[in-house]
Amino acid sequence: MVQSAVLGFPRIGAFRELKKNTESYWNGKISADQLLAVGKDIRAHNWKLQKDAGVDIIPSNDFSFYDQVLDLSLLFNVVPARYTKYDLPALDTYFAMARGLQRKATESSKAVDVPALEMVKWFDSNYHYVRPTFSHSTEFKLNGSKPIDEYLEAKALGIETRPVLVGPVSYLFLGKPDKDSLDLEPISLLEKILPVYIELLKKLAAAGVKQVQIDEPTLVLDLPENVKAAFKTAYEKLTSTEGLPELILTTYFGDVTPNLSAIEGLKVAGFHFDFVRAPQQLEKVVSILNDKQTLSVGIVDGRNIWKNDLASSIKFVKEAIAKVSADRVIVATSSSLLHTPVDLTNEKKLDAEIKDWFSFATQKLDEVVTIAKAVSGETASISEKLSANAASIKTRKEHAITNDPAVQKRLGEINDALATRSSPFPKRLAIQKEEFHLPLFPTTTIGSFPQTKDIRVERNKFAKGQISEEEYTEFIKKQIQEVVDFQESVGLDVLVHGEPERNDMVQYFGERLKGFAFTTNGWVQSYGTRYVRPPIIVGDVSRPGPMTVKTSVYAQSITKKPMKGMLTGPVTILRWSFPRNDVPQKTQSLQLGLALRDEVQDLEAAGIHVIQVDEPAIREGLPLRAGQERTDYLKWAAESFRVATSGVKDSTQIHSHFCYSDLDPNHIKALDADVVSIEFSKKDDPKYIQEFSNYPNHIGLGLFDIHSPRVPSEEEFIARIGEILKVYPAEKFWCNPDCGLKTRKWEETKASLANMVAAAKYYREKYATK
Ligand SMILES: CN1c2c(nc(N)[nH]c2=O)NC[C@@H]1CNc1ccc(C(=O)N[C@@H](CCC(=O)N[C@@H](CCC(=O)N[C@@H](CCC(=O)O)C(=O)O)C(=O)O)C(=O)O)cc1
Ligand SMILES: N[C@@H](CCS)C(=O)O
Ligand SMILES: [Zn+2]
Repeated sequence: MVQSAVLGFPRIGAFRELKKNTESYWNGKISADQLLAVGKDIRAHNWKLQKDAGVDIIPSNDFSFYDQVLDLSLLFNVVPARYTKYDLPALDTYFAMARGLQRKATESSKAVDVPALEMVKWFDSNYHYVRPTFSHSTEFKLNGSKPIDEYLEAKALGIETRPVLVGPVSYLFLGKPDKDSLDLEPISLLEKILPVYIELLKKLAAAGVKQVQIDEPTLVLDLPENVKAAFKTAYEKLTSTEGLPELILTTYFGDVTPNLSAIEGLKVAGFHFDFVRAPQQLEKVVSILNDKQTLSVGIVDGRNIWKNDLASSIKFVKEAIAKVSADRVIVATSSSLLHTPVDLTNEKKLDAEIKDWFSFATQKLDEVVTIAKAVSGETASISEKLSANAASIKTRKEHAITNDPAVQKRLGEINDALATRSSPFPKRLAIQKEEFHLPLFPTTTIGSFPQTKDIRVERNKFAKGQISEEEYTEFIKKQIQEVVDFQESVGLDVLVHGEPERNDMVQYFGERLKGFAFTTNGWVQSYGTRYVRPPIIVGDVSRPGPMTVKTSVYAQSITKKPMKGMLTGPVTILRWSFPRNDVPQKTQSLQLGLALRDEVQDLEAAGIHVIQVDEPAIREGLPLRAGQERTDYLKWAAESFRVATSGVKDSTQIHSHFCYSDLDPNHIKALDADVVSIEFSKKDDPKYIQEFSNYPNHIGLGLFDIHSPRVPSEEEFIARIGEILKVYPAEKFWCNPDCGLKTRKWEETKASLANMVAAAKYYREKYATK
């Protein structure tokens, strides 16, 4: 019998139980023990769900209160001294690393003031991990027992699990040196970290663990030679040490074959490969297996919500079986299911026909089990499922929504002229200087202001029909007025309306564009306690009517300062939605570009002369490896943005914004935005600042971390700007936060922005006298 396996299950709870309770803990409303109990309940629920679905290999240690990479940092004592010096309880040190901590002294405790660690994209997904930060003084040691505890917890429930660990090479490679150790290359720490992995694996074995899923997703990246070599060093040690569990070396999100030599010959018990992303790698990866090693076939998509085409998956797994043998093949999810919503059955508002095309994490459990049964010859028990699945796949292929001739005609008419601004940047800049008369070091924000409980409750009432559209619109206008008043009073130069009308910067547009479906409970973790409900692109996309014009026009009408129109860009809408898998991403992105072009032009015509089109996902969409696919992506991603933004006059200033990735300035040049703002406050390496100093257009390097409640002082802003100005030309420099302020409270927002504006004024005066 071929076994089924799941690589990880969403840990947020079907109704966001983890978010609600973690935030309650942060707000002092529940105790640490109560929060820990919630975690325990979620884990038990998830394990039982998988057991009941008939999954053979169920993961443990896939749960996390914030992030699985951060869990490992705490477990291995990769905790910079600035977090340990306060002697906080372990859970609070953990959250301080994740989101910073600023607390006044009380009678019983001393003051705490520590910023968060850096947070970055997890490969090409919208999940973010907390970057391990190493220094010369890092002393690896086992600092806890989370994986062992969670394994035993499942065992006590009668459920045998396979613990998941991020492997040593990926863990180090995904990290960075701390600011006091910039010469340190994390991979050089391999020999030091391996004994701790061995100690942990021994303890897992002692607890009864037979096999561990060891994740090495960096194998799908272009790797330097020393990192490639590290796999042999690491796994020869981990497979030759007595008394350790078997290891399944697990890769996902791409093709491993360019790095095959790095893992060939390793004596692990087996390998997992992502055949949803890279089916073409089958032949080559099979060639490195010895005659005992297992092949875990990732065939149920952990990154999208489309119902699995069971017939085609069964065919694929049978090919794998023909190359290996049934007893050595496992049918698995392609990656962890963390990136998919929890349960489709909680969606009551989706059109029934379209809903039938989807499969969320819970439904995917049944898919792996069904494929495993089918390839084991158990066809009788599943024949009805197979025919229903085939019917659903066929209906989707033939549905009218997937083909809109008007959209396709317009797509065919895109040409270079349509996607190019009338004049080059220097000419536009001169015209815009006359238009806006902005000071040196202009200050602005990225768009959103605090999404308060009041706003969410009011939107919820409106969605449920408890208040009228007029009442909701009045409420939103009042919010905008407050945001504008504040920005004027604090002295910001280019204002925003604050985005109070938006549930999310992507979902909001998905809900207003034709060709999308959206969910009620389809939450997916983006980072920590922040989740998103990615809309689903089900067909050709177009804009039935203006989406933001009334709001922006209102906001501009109440101030004399320039008001930025605020849109989400085509690539970001695509990447943060669940895209179609029946047409290329390029097609979907250009369709979105056209829809947004109409919006940009309507905004301009309505008197909005600064328009920001956010593209924070542009870097994460970059194919993970260099090559033709990457070159093509950069071309169509930039083209989509330019299709959206090039239809305006030279005097209209186009802004864009990027965050949470290691951005290469060369990748954004082709967008030809007049001003870009990027998340930057955690970038300590002067080399990185240098790279951006050559960026030709204007740029705001983010000056404070918006994920942290911590408020930087005016002096801190002055010092940071001073550092940047050592290498960065003042005339291009905008002052802004790292990203939108929606997750912050008002008091933090007001204080941080006041300090930022004061620092900008300090430099304005300093430079005026130069
Ligand atoms: C900028 N980022 C974004 C990313 N991806 C996106 N799709 N959007 C982004 O903004 N990726 C990179 C970065 C960082 N990532 C995130 C992701 C998510 C958030 C965030 O703040 N999420 C909110 C949820 C936002 C939302 O959809 N809100 C809705 C529903 C609110 C709600 O919970 N309503 C309650 C009722 C009201 C109440 O009682 O409170 C309910 O339904 O029960 C809305 O506002 O209408 C989050 O809280 O997780 C930030 C950055
Ligand atoms: N305009 C958005 C961009 C986030 S990436 C915001 O401010 O929230
Ligand atoms: Zn951002």
